[in-house]
Amino acid sequence: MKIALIAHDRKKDNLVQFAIAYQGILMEHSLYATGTTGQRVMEATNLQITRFCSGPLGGDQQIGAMIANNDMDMVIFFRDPLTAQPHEPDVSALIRLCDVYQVPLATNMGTAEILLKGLQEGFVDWRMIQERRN
Ligand SMILES: O=C(CO)COP(=O)(O)O
Repeated sequence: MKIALIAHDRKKDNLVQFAIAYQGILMEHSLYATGTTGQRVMEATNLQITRFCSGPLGGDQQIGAMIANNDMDMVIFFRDPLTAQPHEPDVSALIRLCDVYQVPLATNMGTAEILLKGLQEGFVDWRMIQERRN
């Protein structure tokens, strides 16, 4: 499965802790991340991550493009709901595309834990039988 990891600045520590705790599950999958998030997670874990641009420089849109190509299976995006982001339209667009393409999306750690445990139990296997467009 292809999993995207993204966190706004005030949530990056949370995502790093999450990635450490769930490294065993995450390492079985192909991981993608926005630039700084991916850097932080790779520094703290042994995970290999394909990094895109930083979010404000287009990273959310790059991950959105994968979703639009039906080429992303899960998005873990620890948003900061208390801080305005200069690229808020990109954030909204990414979340919208998850809904358009039925991609499981967690925007906080509580939901992310459930998604990864569900992934491990096979609850996301339906993604693999969907026709990929590329
Ligand atoms: O801004 C982001 C998501 O909207 C995250 O980008 P970085 O991982 O580069 O900080």
